[in-house]
Amino acid sequence: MKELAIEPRGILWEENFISPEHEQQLISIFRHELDWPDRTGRQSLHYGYTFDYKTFGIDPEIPYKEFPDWLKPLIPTTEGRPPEQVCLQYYPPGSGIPPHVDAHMAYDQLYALSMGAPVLMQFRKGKTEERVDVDLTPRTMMQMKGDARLHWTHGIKKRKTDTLADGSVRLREDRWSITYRWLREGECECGNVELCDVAQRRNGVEKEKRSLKELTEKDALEE
Ligand SMILES: O=C(O)CCC(=O)C(=O)O
Ligand SMILES: [Fe+2]
Repeated sequence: MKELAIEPRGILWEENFISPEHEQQLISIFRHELDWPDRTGRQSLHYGYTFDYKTFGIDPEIPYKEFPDWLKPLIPTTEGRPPEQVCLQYYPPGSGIPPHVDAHMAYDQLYALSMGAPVLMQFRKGKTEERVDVDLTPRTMMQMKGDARLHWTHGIKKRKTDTLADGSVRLREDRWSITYRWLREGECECGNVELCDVAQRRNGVEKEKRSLKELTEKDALEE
């Protein structure tokens, strides 16, 4: 995989991860053979372990879901082990995903494979004005690491068209992506209190401990 020569650093790129014929076969499976949740906007199907948004870990209530046959050849082999979690998402035209960083505590490496129509993904450095659009072209496998993974948010705007760098306007069409996540061994040590759930939790815990200490000291004084 080659790294894109842009800010944020840490976007690795492999075009033609699958052939156009393979992509068409997959899209046909996605359209006709899968049971999608009955909702509008972006839809997701999970394989492997399921993420628990309450604990930021694996949801012990939901059993491991084996990778289906169509997914097996699409699993990256560059991390030394298969990902613990895989998510197939469908984006109807006009849908998107709000800016976010994928949880630091739960996940380490992140990859995403794009299929169907291209779409602009916006990377944003914290809450600053620094924004960079990356065109997610179909059949490309992207890896996010370093700054792109930890210190910039990423998202896809909800809109019907994308305006490209050359000024041309491109209509959104059906898009699918597969995101792959490897669980982190040990805690994230990046220390970014603005974006890292580990740093936030530690900060919160420390604050809480301090206020408890202050309270007990105050109580002791008042006694
Ligand atoms: O659809 C994509 O390419 C990326 C989706 C994403 O950022 C996520 O699921 O966390
Ligand atoms: Fe994400």
